Amino acid sequence: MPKIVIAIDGFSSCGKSTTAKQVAARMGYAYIDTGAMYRSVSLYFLQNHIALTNPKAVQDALPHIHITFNFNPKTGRNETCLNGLNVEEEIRKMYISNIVSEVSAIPEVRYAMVAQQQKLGRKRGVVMDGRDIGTKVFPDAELKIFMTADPVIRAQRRQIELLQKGEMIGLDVILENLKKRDFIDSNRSEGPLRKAEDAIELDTSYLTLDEQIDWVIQQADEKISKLHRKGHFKPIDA
Ligand SMILES: Nc1ncnc2c1ncn2[C@@H]1O[C@H](COP(=O)(O)OP(=O)(O)OP(=O)(O)O)[C@@H](O)[C@H]1O
Ligand SMILES: Nc1ccn([C@@H]2O[C@H](COP(=O)(O)O)[C@@H](O)[C@H]2O)c(=O)n1
Repeated sequence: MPKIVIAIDGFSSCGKSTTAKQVAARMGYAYIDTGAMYRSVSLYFLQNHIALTNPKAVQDALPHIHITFNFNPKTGRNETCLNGLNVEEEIRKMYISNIVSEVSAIPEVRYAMVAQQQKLGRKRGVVMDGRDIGTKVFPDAELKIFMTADPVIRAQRRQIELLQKGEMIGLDVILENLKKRDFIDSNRSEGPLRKAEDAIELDTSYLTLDEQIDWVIQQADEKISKLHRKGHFKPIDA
């Protein structure tokens, strides 16, 4: 069966990555978490004392940052590695969330990450989630979803997740971080968070995880059938 690109963009903590991961697994597609890439760059900048206000330091650092997604047999998942070290847990911590939007707003950082993301999805058969996938990374994605959810519900979900990982953070602190990130992400000059004109909006506030996963898969199935009918896919042996 020919494969498509599924782009899932939207605000922070709407359920993009949890949904994208499951959709990819069920469809036999690759899953690319582009937020993890910006988080990894943030971790590298912190660890190496790269000043975000120093364009030369940022530019010089970028070629030294190698991000890969490696399969971890213990968890059964692909996990983010920064220069060969597994950083999957570290990059989800609050201190990274607090700086990642400033890092991802730097145009040079975006040019480097977008180029890598386009390479990762060039064979199609990917579900990619982020902020600019349907507008910048894959403007030709066959299926574009734009996720939203009530900010308080998003913060509550994130708080539960952090608690399960041993980080106890107040709801107001999390809510503030989500709002700040959404603001910076939506207002930067390069690759701002926007709903692509041809994206379908999905509000996950009152959906269960299974409902939102099933909904995306249904949209994908419909899109693939439609493309088939229109003859967009070449025969397998062509
Ligand atoms: N429908 C849902 N019901 C309950 N919890 C949900 C639902 N969707 C997602 N979650 C939970 O909300 C949290 C945030 O989800 P997720 O990390 O997928 O969001 P995201 O949009 O990828 O966020 P970010 O962009 O900030 O990485 C996770 O703990 C996830 O398990
Ligand atoms: N395509 C993307 C993806 C992410 N970002 C930035 O990274 C931050 C963290 O992303 P999460 O999905 O892990 O929360 C996010 O707030 C954005 O600043 C991006 O710019 N473009």
